[in-house]
Amino acid sequence: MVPRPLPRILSDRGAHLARGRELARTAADSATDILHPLITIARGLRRLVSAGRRRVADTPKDRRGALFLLVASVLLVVLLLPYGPLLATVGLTAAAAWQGRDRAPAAPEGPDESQTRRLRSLYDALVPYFSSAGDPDPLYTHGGSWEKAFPAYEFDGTGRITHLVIAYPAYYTDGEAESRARIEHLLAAKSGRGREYRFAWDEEGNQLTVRVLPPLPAGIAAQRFVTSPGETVLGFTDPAQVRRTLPLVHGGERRDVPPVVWRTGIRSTEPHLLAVGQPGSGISTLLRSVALQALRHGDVVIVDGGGTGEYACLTGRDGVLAVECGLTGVLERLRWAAHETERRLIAANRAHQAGDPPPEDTKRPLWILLDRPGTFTHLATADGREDPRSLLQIPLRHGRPANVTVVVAEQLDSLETLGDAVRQHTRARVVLGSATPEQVTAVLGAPPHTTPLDEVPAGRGYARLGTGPVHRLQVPATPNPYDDTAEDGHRQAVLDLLPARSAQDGARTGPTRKEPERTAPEAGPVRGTPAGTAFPGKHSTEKGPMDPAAADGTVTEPRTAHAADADETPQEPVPLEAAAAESS
Ligand SMILES: Nc1ncnc2c1ncn2[C@@H]1O[C@H](COP(=O)(O)OP(=O)(O)OP(=O)(O)O)[C@@H](O)[C@H]1O
Repeated sequence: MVPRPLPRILSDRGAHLARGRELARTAADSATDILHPLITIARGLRRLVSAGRRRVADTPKDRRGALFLLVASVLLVVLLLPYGPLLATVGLTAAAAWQGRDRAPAAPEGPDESQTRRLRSLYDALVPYFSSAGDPDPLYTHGGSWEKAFPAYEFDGTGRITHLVIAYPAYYTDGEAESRARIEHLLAAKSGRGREYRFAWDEEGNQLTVRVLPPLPAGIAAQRFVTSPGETVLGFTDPAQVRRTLPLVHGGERRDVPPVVWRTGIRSTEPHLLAVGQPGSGISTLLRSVALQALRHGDVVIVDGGGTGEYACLTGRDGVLAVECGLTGVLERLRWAAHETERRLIAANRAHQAGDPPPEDTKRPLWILLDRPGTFTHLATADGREDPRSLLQIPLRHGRPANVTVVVAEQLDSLETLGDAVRQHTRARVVLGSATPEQVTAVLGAPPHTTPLDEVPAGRGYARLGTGPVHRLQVPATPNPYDDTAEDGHRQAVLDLLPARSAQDGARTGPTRKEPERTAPEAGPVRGTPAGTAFPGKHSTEKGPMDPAAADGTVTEPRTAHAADADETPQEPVPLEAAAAESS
C-alpha cells in the first residue's frame, strides 16, 4: 500500500532534511577516518597522563620529592643528548599510539550456542510449512541447515530474536491471508510472547522479514501540538511509516515523536472520522483529545451517548456550541448542524458565482463529535422520533466543502447501529483496544501488519487514513479532568488546554419549544425495549444559551462564533436542493 503523500511543502522539507542528514553522516564518517590516528594518539596520551597521575597519587608523600627529582634528571639527560627531544617525542607518540589502541574485544562471529538453538528450533518449526514432497532441492528439511534459510538475524541482550529474515520456497502461498497468518502466528509464538512483531512479506524475493517493535510511547499528556490549522494529531506511531516528527514534552523532557496526523477541511480526502473500540479502550479520551485540538481554530458540538459526563469539562467553554446528552437536544443540534452545513454551502456557492472569495462565516471549522450515537438511534426508534442518523447525512455528505467535520465514536459491538452514511463517508478510521485481526480488518479495510498484544494498554490501537497504511496508534492521555482516578499531571494538562469559560454563556434565548425533554438516562424502560433495559445514566450538561429545554421551556438557537456578527434573527435553513438550483 502506498502511503498517502504529505503536502509538497512537508514532503520536500522531509526530503531536504533526509538529504542533509545523509550528507552530515557521510562528512562525519570521512572526518573520523582521516582523524583516526590523531584520535588514537590523543586517547593514548590521556591514558598515559592518568597513569602518571595515579602513580604520583600512589607514591607516599615522603618519596614524591625523590620521584620528581628522578623525572627531572631524565628530562635533563634527554635535553642534553644529541637528537634527544626528537627521539623522546617519537617515543612518546609511539607509546601513546600503543596505549590508545582500541582494546574492545572483537565481536564473536555468528550466533552463540543459545542463539543457535533458537534459530534451529524456529527452522524446525517452519519445516512442515515450507517443505514439499516433490521439491528436488528443499530449503527446509528435517535435520537440514538453518544457515541458508535465515540470511540475517539479530538478538537482544536477553538472547531473544529482534530481527530475522526468512527465505522461503517460491511455491509457498504467500499471497493468501490464511497462509501468512499461519506463519506469523507460529513465529510470534516461537520468538517470545508479550512483544509486538511486524511482518513484511517480500513476495517477489520470497523473503519474510520479522522485526520486533518497541512499545509505543504511552502516557504522553495532552498538550498544544505543533500543527497547522486543519491538522489533528490522533496519536503517536512508529517512525518507520511516518516521515514527520512532532516536538513534545514528555516526562519533563523534550522529545520528537512520529505522529498520526489527520487532515480535515476542504482539501481533505478523509473529511470525517470513525473511531471504534471495546468499552474502556479510550474512545472518549480520543474524542476529548480531538475536541481540544479542534477548539483551537473552530467550534464544536458534542453529542454524548455515554451519559457519564465525559465531556462536562467542555460545557460553557468558548467555541463549545453544545454538549448534548438528551434525545431532544441531540435532535435539535443535529438538525441545526444540517442546516448550518446547507447555509455554508449556499453562501459559498453564491460567492463563487459572484467571483468573490468564500464568505468569512463559512470558513470557521465546525466539528460535530458524537460519542456512541447508537444510544440515541435506539431511543428515537422507541419513541417514534426522527432518526438522528438521517440528520447526520447532510454534514457527512456535504461537510467537506462547508468546513464541517463529523467524528463518530461507537463500540465495536454496536457497529450495526451506525448507518450507511457514516460507513460511506468516514474514511479516517481508528480501532482502539483489544480486537481480533478480523475486526480490525473489518473496520480499517486492511489487516494490521503487526501481532496483537496480549494486554492492550488504554488508548492503544490502529489508525488508517483513507487507503493509506495501517498505523499502530497510541492516543495522548487526555483524561476527563473531573475523574479522580486519572493521573493528576494528565488531568492538569487537560485543564490547561480548556478554552476560557464563555462570557456569553446564558446570554441569548430563542424560540419556545413545547416538546418535553427526554434524556437517554432517565428514560427508564423505553417503549419497544424489554422492561428494565438499562440506558446510560444522565449527565445533564444542557445549560446556558444552548439549552434546548431550559427550565422555562425555552429553546435557544445554537450559538456560532459568527452569530453575534450576523443578523440576530435566526436564519431560515435552505435545503440542499435550493443550493443546487441556485448554482445551475
Ligand atoms: N491514551 C490514554 N492514555 C492513558 N490513559 C487512557 C488513555 N485512553 C484512555 N485512558 C484511560 O482509560 C480509561 C477508559 O478511557 P475512556 O473512558 O476514554 O474509554 P471509553 O472507551 O470511552 O470507555 P467507556 O466505555 O467506559 O466510556 C480512563 O481511565 C482513561 O483515563
